[in-house]
Amino acid sequence: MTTILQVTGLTKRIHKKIVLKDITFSIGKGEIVGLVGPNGAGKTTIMKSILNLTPSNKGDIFIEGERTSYHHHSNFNEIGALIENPSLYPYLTGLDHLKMYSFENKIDTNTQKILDSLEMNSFITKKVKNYSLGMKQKLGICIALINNPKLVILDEPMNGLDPKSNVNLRNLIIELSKTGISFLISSHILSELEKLITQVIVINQGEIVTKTSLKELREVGNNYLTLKTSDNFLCSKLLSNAGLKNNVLNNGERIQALIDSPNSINDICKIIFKNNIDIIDMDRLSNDLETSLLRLID
Ligand SMILES: Nc1ncnc2c1ncn2[C@@H]1O[C@H](COP(=O)(O)OP(=O)(O)OP(=O)(O)O)[C@@H](O)[C@H]1O
Repeated sequence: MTTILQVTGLTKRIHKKIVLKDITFSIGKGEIVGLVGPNGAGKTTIMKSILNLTPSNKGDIFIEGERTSYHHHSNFNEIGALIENPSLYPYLTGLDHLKMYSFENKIDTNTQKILDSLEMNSFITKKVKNYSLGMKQKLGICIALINNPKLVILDEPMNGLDPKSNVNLRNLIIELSKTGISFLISSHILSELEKLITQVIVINQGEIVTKTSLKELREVGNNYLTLKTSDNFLCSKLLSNAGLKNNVLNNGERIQALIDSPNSINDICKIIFKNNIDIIDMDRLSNDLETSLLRLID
């Protein structure tokens, strides 16, 4: 896969505090990467550093293999970004903003598609001073996408968007990623983010905790099988004797057994069947993204 963004050893100190420590990651063509972590973890600082909006003390940023810096930024044309709140002019219309930010000073068919996808046509000719929070956010996203960038950096793009607009934005991002556009997106709304991203970077106190696929992140921590059998107490005892961790729940209603190896489910079933116990019901409980993330950060 072609690498669009490569960040290596990014380190930043503000006064005496280290806010980014040796941040290294890359984003491939068409990837949608989520940047998640608690407040103050360093997400916005990473995004601003990539865009050279804030200086770093160490590290390199490469866009399509070409190093970028304060003095070498011609490839910044390939990046679209929305960091924190969009900076907008209250007495200009949304359309004025789009023409101003467009390299060709016009609304082309791609921009019109974005306006349609985000349902912006009803307000785009109105002055920004009359916009709601969500309308301003949509305009900011549209500005980030307007010049057909190869990489789009979005800091909390779902801020202020209603549920329908969230779905519209998600569909648009997925559609654009299929055309080869890469995304780096931070968000605290993990339930939304997980419908979108292919990879996730977890950051805590300025350091990358992990970069992994969504599937692997969900598997962090514990995974349980819950069982209802013809004899839960006997079954639990047999599993414990075999070294398989489990508890009996709700006065003997169900057993919760830990799946901590690829063989766990097979081992549990073998013990049950070997001892002539019947399985009445069986269910697998996995962590949601939020629980996995909290475990990882803990
Ligand atoms: N201008 C600044 N002066 C001093 N400290 C700063 C400044 N900007 C950021 N920081 C510190 O850098 C750290 C990272 O901040 P950053 O805004 O990148 O976090 P974040 O992960 O984006 O947080 P949030 O989820 O709250 O937006 C924090 O400890 C913050 O206090």
